[in-house]
Amino acid sequence: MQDLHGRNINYLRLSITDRCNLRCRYCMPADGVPQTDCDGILRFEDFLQIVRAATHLGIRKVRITGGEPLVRKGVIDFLGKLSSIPGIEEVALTTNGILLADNANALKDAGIKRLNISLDSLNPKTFTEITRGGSLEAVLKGIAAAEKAGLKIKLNMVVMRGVNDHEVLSFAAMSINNPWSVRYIEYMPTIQESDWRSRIVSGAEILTQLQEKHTLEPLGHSRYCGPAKPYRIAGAKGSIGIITPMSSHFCSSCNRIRVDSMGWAKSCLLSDDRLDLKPYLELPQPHLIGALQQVIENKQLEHHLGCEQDVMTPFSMSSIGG
Ligand SMILES: Nc1nc2c(ncn2[C@@H]2O[C@H](COP(=O)(O)OP(=O)(O)OP(=O)(O)O)[C@@H](O)[C@H]2O)c(=O)[nH]1
Ligand SMILES: C[S@@+](CC[C@H](N)C(=O)[O-])C[C@H]1O[C@@H](n2cnc3c(N)ncnc32)[C@H](O)[C@@H]1O
Ligand code: SF4
Ligand code: SF4
Repeated sequence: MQDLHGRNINYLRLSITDRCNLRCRYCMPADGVPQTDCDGILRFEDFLQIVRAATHLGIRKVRITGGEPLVRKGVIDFLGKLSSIPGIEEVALTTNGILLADNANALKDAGIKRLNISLDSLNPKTFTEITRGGSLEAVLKGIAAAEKAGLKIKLNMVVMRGVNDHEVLSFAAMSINNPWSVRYIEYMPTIQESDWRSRIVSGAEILTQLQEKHTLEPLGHSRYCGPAKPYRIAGAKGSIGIITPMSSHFCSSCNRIRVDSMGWAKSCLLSDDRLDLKPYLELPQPHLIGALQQVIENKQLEHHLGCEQDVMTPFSMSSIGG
């Protein structure tokens, strides 16, 4: 359905857990985030109920995220059920890749065709520093297993000045010989670190770096496409995308709403507005459809993160899933 600003909302992101096996510096504060006790977390059956209701409002694509979705027990079975809901045309997953090597085939069998994998450095030491302890080797094995299983791969790199911005070209090189989409993401100051302004590398700067070395061909947007501006290096097998939530936000073409692992529905990633769906799970389906409709209708026009009008409470992306 359309929101009050005429945007067609067809994409739902579900954060199925706030737990994670990494502690990325841009996502969580150093001392981590308080974890929800298990009683507060929606059951998989609740998520399925929400998705069934959302299809009545025109939701056609669902992305599963977290925390780290692959740490939640039973996720593969859940994905299989999700893929078979009438009206859902695409189910995708965003993962840090740590547990991917053991799960890639099962994900394919459960109906997943596309995976977005977070990867912020190709240097083992830098990778471990950014993720506060993660193993680059495990993620690279996961990517290889996903490729072997026939999954379509997008790599997400959050570019941070003085941390990994010198690796922009090494990441681009991966798109030349592999049929992957390598995406550069501007750092969003959601945890409001004191030095956040100096960390942001704008999409324009990234593009300049890329164009100094390569000829980039702009590509068209695909169906249910996300926020990335896509390009291809001339002759490459894969593509490149630049996601610019800070320097040039894409709110006017936003097509998504979100539900977190506690059942809070959010019409905008970067707003404090939210609606508790839990009470509606106890009622007949039209009530839940009505609640989701309200969420879509109340969707704000654009975000104010980092602007003078920014009044948003700091939060960890691991709770809502990015
Ligand atoms: N500001 C903003 N950032 C978003 C939004 N959706 C995704 N992002 C950011 O974009 C980056 C990539 O997100 P992904 O989970 O890979 O999903 P996506 O790129 O939207 O997904 P597809 O286009 O379906 O592949 C993450 O850093 C997200 O936080 C959005 O609606 N608003
Ligand atoms: C919150 S994670 C959840 C899924 C999974 N754990 C992962 O890392 O892919 C989803 C996406 O949000 C991105 N993200 C988290 N914090 C961010 C920030 N401050 N700015 C930009 N992107 C961020 C991550 O890089 C990742 O691609
Ligand atoms: S939720 Fe994703 S981005 Fe956040 S700490 Fe975990 S792996 Fe990193
Ligand atoms: S910030 Fe909000 S309105 Fe803008 S693209 Fe993201 S979710 Fe949509």
